[in-house]
Amino acid sequence: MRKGSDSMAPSPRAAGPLVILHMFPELLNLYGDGGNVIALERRLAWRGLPVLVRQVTMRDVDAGQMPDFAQADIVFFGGGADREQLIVKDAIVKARRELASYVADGGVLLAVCGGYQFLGHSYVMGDTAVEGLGIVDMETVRGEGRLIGNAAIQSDICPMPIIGFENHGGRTALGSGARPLGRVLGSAFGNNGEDGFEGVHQGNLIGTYLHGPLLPKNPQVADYLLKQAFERRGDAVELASLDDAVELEANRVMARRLGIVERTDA
Ligand SMILES: NC(=O)CC[C@H](N)C(=O)O
Repeated sequence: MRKGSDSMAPSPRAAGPLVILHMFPELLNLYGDGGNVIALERRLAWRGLPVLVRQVTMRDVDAGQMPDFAQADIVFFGGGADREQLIVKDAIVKARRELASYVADGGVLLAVCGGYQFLGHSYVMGDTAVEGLGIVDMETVRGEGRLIGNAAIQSDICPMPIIGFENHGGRTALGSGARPLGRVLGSAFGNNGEDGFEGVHQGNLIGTYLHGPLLPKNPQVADYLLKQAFERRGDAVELASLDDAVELEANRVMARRLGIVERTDA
C-alpha cells in the first residue's frame, strides 16, 4: 500500500506511525466528537497503516507536559459547552505559538464547534471575552438563542454534501482573510445563520460547527484529512478504498430528509 516515490523528499518521520493529538478529550467532547479520532484511527488500521493517538488532558498541562506539536500529523479539538471552554482556555492559549507554527507548517488540524471557536481572535460570551488562538481571522459572539439542528453543507473538499448536527450559541464571522469550509444547504445555520457560510478551511486546517460526529458520518472528509497528513510528510501512501456503503447511504438519507437534491455529478 505504501508506494515509494522519488519525487517527494520524505521527512524523517515518514515511515513511522501517523501521530494524532486528541486535545482535552475529557472536556471537549460534545455529541461524541471523540468519534472523529476513532474514525481516523480505524480508517488507518483497516488499511494496515500504523497510527499513534495521544490524548492530551488538563492533567498533562498541569504537569507541564504539553506535547511537541512539531511531531504531530493531525491535531483534533472537539466541541464543548461554554463552561468547559472556560476551563481549557488558558491551556489552549498557552500553546498558541507552537500551534500557530504547526498550522503554518501545513499541519493538519480539525476543530469542531467549541474547539473551532478557539481558532479565532476571541469568543465573547456575554460580559466575558475569551481570548482565542488568533490562527484564523474570525470572531465569535454569543447571540440570542441557540442554532440547533441537523445540517448539510457543500464544500469543495468533496463532491458529496457534508452532513452533521449543529448546536451553538456562538455566531462566528469570518474576516476577509478567512475562507469558509463550505456553504450551508437547506435550512442549516452554519457560522452565524446569516451569511450562508459554514466553518473555515485554511491550508490544512478545518474548523466547523458540525458534530455528528463529523468523520464517521462523512468518511470522505476523514480520508481528505489523512491524505493531507501523509502528503505533508512526504509519505506517498495510497489510501486504499474502504467499504463505506453504509456511511454513504446514511449521508444520502439525511440529505434527502433535509430536502437537499442530490447532485448528479457527485
Ligand atoms: N456545541 C459546542 O461545541 C458549543 C460551543 C459553544 N459553547 C457555543 O455554544 O457556541
